[in-house]
Amino acid sequence: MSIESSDSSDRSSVNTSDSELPVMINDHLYADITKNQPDLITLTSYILGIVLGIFIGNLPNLRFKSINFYIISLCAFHFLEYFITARYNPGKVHADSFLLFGNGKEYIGAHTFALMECLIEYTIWPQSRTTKGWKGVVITSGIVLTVLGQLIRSLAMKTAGQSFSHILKRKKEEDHTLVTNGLYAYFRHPSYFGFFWWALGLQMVLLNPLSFILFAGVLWRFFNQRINIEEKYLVQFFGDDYVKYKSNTKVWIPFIQ
Ligand SMILES: C[S@@+](CC[C@H](N)C(=O)[O-])C[C@H]1O[C@@H](n2cnc3c(N)ncnc32)[C@H](O)[C@@H]1O
Repeated sequence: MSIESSDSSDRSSVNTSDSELPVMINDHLYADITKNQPDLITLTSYILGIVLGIFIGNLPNLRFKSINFYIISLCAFHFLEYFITARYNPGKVHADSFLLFGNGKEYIGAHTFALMECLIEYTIWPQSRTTKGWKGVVITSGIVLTVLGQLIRSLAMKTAGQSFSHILKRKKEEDHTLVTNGLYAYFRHPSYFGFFWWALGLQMVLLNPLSFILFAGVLWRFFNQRINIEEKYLVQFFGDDYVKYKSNTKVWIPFIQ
């Protein structure tokens, strides 16, 4: 279930020439329009906004509102991935920054599975999705995890700025500096931490036992492998500075050192 590619292709070279993109004008870096086709970007944002509006709009009419919260969170997540990149890292923004295109069948399959689990169990046994008692506590905890996970993910992307890239970098670029401030002082991989708990929080909101286990296993494996590879390159790029940073910080995803 890949949310972020580890493709080594380079989409992010920043230059200041007038004839190539992205371009710097009056000290402001503008995104490469050839990778951010306005029709595709506006249409994607419009559709995300409409779906979000529909699911917010019919919240008052429903007894079990968790599916609405799930879809609203998905729309907000994909919008924010593009928006935060465009705002704080315009040299690397790309239509793929929505993390909607080319995410793989596994990503779509996992969310479809989660929604189906909830709908099927609710249809067969409506009481399984009550919001009373301990189930209410699980749903509330899930909402808190989802919101905090999203905030941590977005804040990490803002803090890392031009050092953040959805594509794992295998070559050091000129504008890539080691980030150790803000959330990075407390978490070694805050955007992965945020995404991990955001996704598990959503399964708690749906009261989905199977999907919770599925998401926890698949995401843990994905981030464990990803962090291992990412850190090998970060040691190559920043040497002892990264080794020292690593020894002073934790990932805070269970069982990932
Ligand atoms: C999707 S970003 C994720 C960043 C970080 N792993 C996180 O979870 O917040 C991946 C890119 O961030 C870069 N990166 C990761 N940690 C970094 C740090 N502390 N300082 C600078 N670059 C970092 C890696 O080189 C990689 O190309």
